[in-house]
Amino acid sequence: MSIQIQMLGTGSAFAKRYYNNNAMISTSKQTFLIDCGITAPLAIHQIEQSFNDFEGVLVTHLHADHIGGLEEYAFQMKFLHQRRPKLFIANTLLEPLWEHSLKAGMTQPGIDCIEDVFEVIPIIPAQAHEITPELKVEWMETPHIPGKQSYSLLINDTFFYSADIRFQPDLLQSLVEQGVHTIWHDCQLEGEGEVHATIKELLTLPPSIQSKILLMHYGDTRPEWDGHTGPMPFINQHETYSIRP
Ligand SMILES: Nc1ccn([C@@H]2O[C@@H]3COP(=O)(O)O[C@H]3[C@H]2O)c(=O)n1
Ligand SMILES: [Zn+2]
Ligand SMILES: [Zn+2]
Repeated sequence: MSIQIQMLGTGSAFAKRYYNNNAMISTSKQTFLIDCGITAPLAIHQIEQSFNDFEGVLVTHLHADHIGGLEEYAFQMKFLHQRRPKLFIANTLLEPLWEHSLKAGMTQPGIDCIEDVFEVIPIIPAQAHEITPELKVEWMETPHIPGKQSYSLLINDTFFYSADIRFQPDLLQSLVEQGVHTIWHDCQLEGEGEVHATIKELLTLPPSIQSKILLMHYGDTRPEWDGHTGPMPFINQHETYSIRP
């Protein structure tokens, strides 16, 4: 059974056309969110799904376009569905997520800590974790904002889903050498790549790597870039992609 992945949104943090870059990843039995940003609750509603359709969420890092929807997710699950969804998060990000993001809005009688609303599965980075028998994920620390931890996801050893990541040609080369056949990469269309890889940078990669890359987390000017990204296609919001083993 192949893994299916569908983006709730494919936009950058400031994009308005494409929603936040958040995904739904499905095995034969369960669906998980990858990140849950500010626009995730509306995006889920618009495709006539519910937070209750998901087993849990895999978190890459703590920017609001990746975690800004977690408060609503947790409240909806507690008050509408009476269930704690699974929260897979690097152990280094757990305390900051609660203390610096969720605590102010969520503390109330019956909610004193993050475990009151999520079934927390702390992840040790750089180790493979069996999320389900069909889904093995390694959280790989990758550079984004200096001094802030961020984790890309290596899925079933062959599919790399970048969190937000600066241009890392050596990492991409070594992933391909290790057998990664598909790379979903965030990108920045205009300007310098301070915290994301730019299209200009990605176009300097060898063709053997570019041919494995699909682009996500892009700005609202995407239509101007169609046909200007070499062999790297843009991933489309809502389209279902099968990830081969
Ligand atoms: N040095 C920085 C830091 C952040 N940013 C923008 O803020 C956004 C936060 O979410 P993101 O998706 O990581 O994208 C970041 C940049 O757009 C930026 O443009 N320059
Ligand atoms: Zn982002
Ligand atoms: Zn980010």
